[in-house]
Amino acid sequence: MLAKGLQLTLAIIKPHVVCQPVALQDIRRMILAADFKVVRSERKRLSLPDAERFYSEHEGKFFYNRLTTFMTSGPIDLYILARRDGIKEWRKLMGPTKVFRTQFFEPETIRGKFGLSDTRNATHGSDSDESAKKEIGLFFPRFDFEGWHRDEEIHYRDEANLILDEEEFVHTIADNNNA
Ligand SMILES: Nc1ccn([C@@H]2O[C@H](COP(=O)(O)OP(=O)(O)OP(=O)(O)O)[C@@H](O)[C@H]2O)c(=O)n1
Ligand SMILES: Nc1ncnc2c1ncn2[C@@H]1O[C@H](COP(=O)(O)OP(=O)(O)O)[C@@H](O)[C@H]1O
Ligand SMILES: [Mg+2]
Repeated sequence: MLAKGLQLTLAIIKPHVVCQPVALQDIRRMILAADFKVVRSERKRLSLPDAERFYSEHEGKFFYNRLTTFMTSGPIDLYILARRDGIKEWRKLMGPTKVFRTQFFEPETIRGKFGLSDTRNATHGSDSDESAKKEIGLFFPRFDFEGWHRDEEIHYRDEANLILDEEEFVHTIADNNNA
């Protein structure tokens, strides 16, 4: 990938935030202020098999049951985010997994502000290119990952090419030919 290129990541806003409109709005503002572009946005209620598939790497851990149950307890928001160094930058904005340390050491991060516990830690972010591609494929099966990089990535580099739909929380490419 070019040094200037954007990297995609999958962000999830967990159920205890989605049901709190003020908190959700704050997080959306933090996402935009950190210069992420929102390529796709969807609200969804996960089934238990969805949640178990998504968190399969944690199967057998003591928190697996509570995590999958929690993630199906209400709607979640799924965002495909684009930014230079998107995976690392989104995890930086979220803050570390363990909320009680994070509240103390990184109180200005999303998890520092909106996390309630290690399970209910407000957000998810892919941890590598490989998992971003896999996770995006799981929740946005019709999204063409390679096609986006080939045809659309360049437009998402410059805010001036984009229109933000605040209601749907998604950026689309402006049709400048009709301007
Ligand atoms: N066998 C266990 C049980 C708990 N913990 C840690 O202790 C934290 C607090 O545990 P608990 O009180 O059960 O969590 P809750 O406050 O109920 O919150 P949640 O289930 O949402 O994490 C856990 O999240 C986990 O980080 C742990 O390391 N090992
Ligand atoms: N010790 C823990 N106690 C409770 N829940 C946990 C714990 N570790 C991880 N989790 C939950 O599992 C999710 C996935 O864990 P992990 O991939 O290690 O962290 P991250 O979400 O930061 O990538 C976390 O976001 C959190 O909700
Ligand atoms: Mg993880």
